Amino acid sequence: MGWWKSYAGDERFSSSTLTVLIGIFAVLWLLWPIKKQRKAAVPPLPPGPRGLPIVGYLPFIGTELHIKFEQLCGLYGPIYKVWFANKLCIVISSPLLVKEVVRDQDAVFSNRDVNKAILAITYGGVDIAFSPNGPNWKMLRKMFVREMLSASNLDTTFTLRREEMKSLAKAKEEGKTKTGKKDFLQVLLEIREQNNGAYSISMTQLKAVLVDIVVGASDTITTMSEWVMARLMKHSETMRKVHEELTEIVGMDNLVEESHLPKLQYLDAVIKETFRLHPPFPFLVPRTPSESRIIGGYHVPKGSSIFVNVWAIQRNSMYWDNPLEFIPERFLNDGYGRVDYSGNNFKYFPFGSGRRICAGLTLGERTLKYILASFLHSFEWKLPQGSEIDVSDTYGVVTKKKNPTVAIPTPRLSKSELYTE
Ligand code: HEM
Repeated sequence: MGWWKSYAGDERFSSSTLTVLIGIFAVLWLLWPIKKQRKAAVPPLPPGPRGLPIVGYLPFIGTELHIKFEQLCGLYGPIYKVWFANKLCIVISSPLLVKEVVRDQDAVFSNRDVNKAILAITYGGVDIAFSPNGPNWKMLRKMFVREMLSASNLDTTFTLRREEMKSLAKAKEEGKTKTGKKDFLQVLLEIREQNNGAYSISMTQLKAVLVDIVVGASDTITTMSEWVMARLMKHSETMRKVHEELTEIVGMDNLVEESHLPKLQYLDAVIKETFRLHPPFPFLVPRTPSESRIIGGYHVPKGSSIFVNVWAIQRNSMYWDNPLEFIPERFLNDGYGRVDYSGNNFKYFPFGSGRRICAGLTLGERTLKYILASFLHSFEWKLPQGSEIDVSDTYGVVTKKKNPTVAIPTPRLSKSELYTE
């Protein structure tokens, strides 16, 4: 108290200090209700599990993120938050809220959440998948979808796919792949050389787009081929129906051509049902809002990471009957409304939705169906004696089978030349 007495004795100090203090109190007193009102106007963050200081919820997520996120959805509802260290992640798991993010507020939620590893792989994020929603992304995407993956380009590149498919079915001599058709690299180089104003791309952008094609196409298509084969070997009656359809549409003395694909409706339903249970990207490719928004009545801050939980939605009994059962027939009638890969049905969107929907959808869908139809038409598939199909999965860049499928093919077609020509 000695210090106070010495100051209080100073008359100049006591009167001026008092005036200042009273002023501060008066301002705070006046501002307090306004602050309270403003606070009330900003809704709270979504609910979510408590984590530890600094690391947040990281120590508790384990390795199977898709299963953990589905469990948390059961506890906290269709929108919740999880802190991974200082990164705020918002997980969305209902069709209604997905629509808000990818349709109603699509422009704000169409940026990707990029980290240093992604920047390194994608030449600084100049590719299609990780470019911010802006002119560079628009130009690359337009070039990719309209020029490279146009219907006519896909038709002309079929010869390349057929060569590859044949080479899988028989021992192929080296150097036989010259078909005279342009592959995607040649198409890209041509577009770059033309430099006609509509698409002006640098060599770095060209390399980044090639990375998108390799990453986007290879793991997704191979993983899905394995899932479909595994499901068919587990469900022998479904396999029988697929073979029956192939026999009828393609015939036992022909190989599958892409022109057969639109007629293979049952196989189509089998593939759709497999995508429902095993979407390769369980949370799509995470997005980040360019400004703070309200979703489902909660505050979703700018820069947070948005996980759209397609895996949980496609397995939820609120939206699907017997959701964990493999029933391709559900896609043959319209009981679930129109269900395709266009991303317009927010109960089913394995290729994503909105303006950032998969840019390689047409190629992915067509190639996957062609590979599967060819494998299934050309061979009978049997499991090695004593083994069983296990359909558990494991989380990764792409969600794969936990244990690989081993199957033994035996030729099925009537003419042996079909395997050797
Ligand atoms: C089984 C096949 C495939 C599946 C299931 C798949 C799935 C997806 C998903 C879920 C997204 C994120 C969509 C979103 O955020 O809404 C995506 C984006 C993308 N995919 Fe695919 N994909 C497949 C095949 C392909 C293929 C064959 C290519 C290229 C040839 C490709 C290229 C891309 C690109 C470039 C993007 C980024 C689009 C953008 O950000 O604008 N994908 N894909």
